[in-house]
Amino acid sequence: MTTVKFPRPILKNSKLLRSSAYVNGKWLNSSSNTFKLNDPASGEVIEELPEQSISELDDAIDVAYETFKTYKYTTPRQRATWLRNMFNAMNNNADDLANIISWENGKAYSEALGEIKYAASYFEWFAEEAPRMYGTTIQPSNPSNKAFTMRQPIGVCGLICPWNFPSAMITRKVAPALAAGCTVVVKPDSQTPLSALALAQLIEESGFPPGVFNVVLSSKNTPEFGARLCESRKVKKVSFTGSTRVGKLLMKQSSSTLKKLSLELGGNAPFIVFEDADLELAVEQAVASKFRGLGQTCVCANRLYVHSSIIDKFAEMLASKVENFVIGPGLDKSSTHGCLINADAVTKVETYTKDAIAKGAKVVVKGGPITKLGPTFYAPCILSHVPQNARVSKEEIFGPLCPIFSFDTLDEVVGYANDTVFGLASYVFSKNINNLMAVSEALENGMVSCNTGLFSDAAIPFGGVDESGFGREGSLHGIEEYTFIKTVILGNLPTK
Ligand SMILES: NC(=O)c1ccc[n+]([C@@H]2O[C@H](COP(=O)([O-])OP(=O)(O)OC[C@H]3O[C@@H](n4cnc5c(N)ncnc54)[C@H](O)[C@@H]3O)[C@@H](O)[C@H]2O)c1
Ligand SMILES: O=CCCC(=O)O
Repeated sequence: MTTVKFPRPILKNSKLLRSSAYVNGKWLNSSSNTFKLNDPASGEVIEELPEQSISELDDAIDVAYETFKTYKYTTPRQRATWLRNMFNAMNNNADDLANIISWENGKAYSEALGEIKYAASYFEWFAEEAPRMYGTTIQPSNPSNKAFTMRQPIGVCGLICPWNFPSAMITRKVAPALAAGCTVVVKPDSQTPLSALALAQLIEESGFPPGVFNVVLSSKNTPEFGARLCESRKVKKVSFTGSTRVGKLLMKQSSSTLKKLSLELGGNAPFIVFEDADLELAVEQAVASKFRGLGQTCVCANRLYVHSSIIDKFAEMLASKVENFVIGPGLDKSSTHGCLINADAVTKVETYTKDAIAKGAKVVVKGGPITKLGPTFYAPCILSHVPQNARVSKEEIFGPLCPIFSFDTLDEVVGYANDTVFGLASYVFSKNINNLMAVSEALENGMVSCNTGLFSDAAIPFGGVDESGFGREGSLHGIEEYTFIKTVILGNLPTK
């Protein structure tokens, strides 16, 4: 099989490359079973890591449970200092951390570096939010009573994270949890565990007490790990980012403990371009949104709806941009785009492409597998005049296929956009503020991005509705997910 071999990255800080679980401030390597981690670009084995058992997961939960008893009493100002240290540590080690992401995930180094800046920004943001967990004061109906509320940390949090942002999807959960005073057990995806372990090293250097941040490792035992995190009485919250299928399973498993949940699940983002849009801007932003991570983000444009009067021009302009992509190993700094995560992802994109073409879509850019680079490399495919009955109108592609549909009226396109079980992100391009407002209100999504294809930021509430899940990450609301409101009533006070 052909693959392009690229040298293993040499890290400046070799302590960041770890292959053990991390619990109670210790690196654990006692498991007799292991799993292999492969470089998605070359298929070569990067590392062999411990396949931990359920009893090892229980140990990690116990550690987080015991540590919570003291960590919750640390002051918000102290936690803010540790969080700020972590933000600085990530930035100081950004090159190494980005190399680790490119190596295990396959995304281009420039994107990986962007991810590290984004991931670190959650620590900065929540360092600032930690001291601002305000409560309220309330006058109950009985005049001799007074009441107030306080926000308290919920306890041990089980954080189950995906491979597509091996660092940012972890920090977006960890930073608010630690800011609130919770302790965490992180379960990274077995395809990208190294970024989580590098974060553990930096957490330690940032001054957090041992036992606050723990990383458990497993590949084939993952479903059992998920069930245990949901069913354990010591775990008070599970936050999950991943597919809707697994999110539904975790919700079912959580019913026995009525666990507090945040579910950041799949998307099917519509990208709507009205006839009055700035066409150059819309094309540029469509490229940025659709092909970020080679199409492997939950907020990637999944379906482009372009007004019938401009669809052919739009498709032609998009095609000319895509021709400039340099697809190659993520670690090769000249690559603009890397590879897909595994061979299944390639098959999925091909299946959707064939389905749309069989139903009448027009091929604008053929794209397809780049076998001379390896089995996970895929050139972008652009299809236009895709019929509404193509599977891509309803299902998440998660790859570099860009289907363009035609529409004529605002009501028609809103109908298409909402005709899905998902409700994560959406995009609207128009110079008419009335269009932007009308469509923003009508779209059934957690996030509507107007005239920009890239909106992710620690400052904004990120999350979905419907089968894209619930809960918000980032922003002032992100910390709420890791707290509960306690109401204190002072009764029988003297009244005038
Ligand atoms: N909404 C968001 O913020 C967001 C962000 C990133 C990815 N996603 C979604 O994630 C999906 C892509 O990731 P994926 O295909 O790896 O998702 P996935 O659901 O297969 O895996 C996500 C995580 O869950 C773990 N997992 C798998 N089966 C499990 C089980 N039975 N119990 C517990 N954990 C289990 C995996 O090991 C991984 O760590 C897409 O649908 C994408 O839209 C959503
Ligand atoms: O893949 C989903 C997360 C993407 C983002 O945070 O921008």
